[in-house]
Amino acid sequence: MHLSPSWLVARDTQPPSPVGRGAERGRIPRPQHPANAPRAPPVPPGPAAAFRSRPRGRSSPRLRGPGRAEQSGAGEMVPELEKATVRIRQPERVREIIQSLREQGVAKLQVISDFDMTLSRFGCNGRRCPTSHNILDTSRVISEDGKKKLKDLLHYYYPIEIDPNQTLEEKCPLMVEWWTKAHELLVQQKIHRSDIAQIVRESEAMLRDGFKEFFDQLHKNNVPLFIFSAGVGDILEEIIRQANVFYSNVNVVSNYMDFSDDGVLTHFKGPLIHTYNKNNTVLQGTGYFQQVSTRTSIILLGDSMGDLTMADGVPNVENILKIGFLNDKVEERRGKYLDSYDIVLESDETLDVVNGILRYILTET
Ligand SMILES: Nc1ccn([C@@H]2O[C@H](COP(=O)(O)O)[C@@H](O)[C@H]2O)c(=O)n1
Repeated sequence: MHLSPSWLVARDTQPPSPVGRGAERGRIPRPQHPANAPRAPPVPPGPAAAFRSRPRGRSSPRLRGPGRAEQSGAGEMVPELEKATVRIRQPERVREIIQSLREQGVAKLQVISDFDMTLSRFGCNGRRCPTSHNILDTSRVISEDGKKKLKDLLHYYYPIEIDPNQTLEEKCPLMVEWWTKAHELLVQQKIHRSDIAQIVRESEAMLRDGFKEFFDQLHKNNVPLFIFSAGVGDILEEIIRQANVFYSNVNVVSNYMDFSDDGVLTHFKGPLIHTYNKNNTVLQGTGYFQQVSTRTSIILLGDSMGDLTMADGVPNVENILKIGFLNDKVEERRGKYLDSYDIVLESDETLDVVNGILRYILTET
């Protein structure tokens, strides 16, 4: 499948042959992380766990409705929904959506997912894992001065990105500022296209536990996976390729680098995608959602409020299940996530719940 413009990478070939250290790569915990990003919070025994351990039938004061997957029957359909990391505001609604997704069948299903901190891990052993930008920013091809400036940008803008008290209108221009400044700094570094595979190989990049089952299930069932990322497309593609899961059903829209004839980074191709413009405005001309327009059942995976608009361009949506990874500032952001995502996964570094739901939906009745 070929899609334009060029920053949308469509693949219609067979799975590529193994690159780098092979398929187990994304599962290897690598505790040392060069990025100076803030530490990940330890996985809490947390409110979610406390909620889970309440006796059957008693509702959580934080949740409207019955509040437990098991009460709605959702836990029986998908046992992973009983995990301590799972929070659901409307369990009955979730059960109904999952049931509909199954009834509609595999031919109608598509998955739309963010990449950084959604398919990739947020933390490991109490340390932050890098985003696709971080991988490049902290790599050996960046000068010490460049690294410092990129780190300063991260420390200034990341708290704004995740601040639950600032509006999208306030955040958007600042995100454009962050991405633009970071990309300008990267361009100054004369990064070579041929360095990318090695940069990724030497990085702390980690896909979430269970990634292989996730990619394999979708591939085996010919379910399109659309990765919509504000990260660096060339890097995230390489991560997926080195994990041996860049299958023919995977399509990516992201910020791609452009190189001169001799392979040196000259600029990033437009339109610029940041956390809060992941919607149809940056997909114009790709035709992707038109090509999969018969797929009216959607599973959306994200980790930010910006990811909620990723499916806005899909025509005739019949069922959509929104699953949100709440990785950082859990207490402060829980309310908004529960209002917006059907299922919230708190400090959960796995794809267990997603895989459980897929298994249920993809099982023939
Ligand atoms: N210079 C930058 C810019 C952004 N980031 C982070 O990358 C994430 C990419 O967005 P997704 O849509 O793929 O989630 C975003 O959350 C930013 O925090 C960065 O690390 N460096």
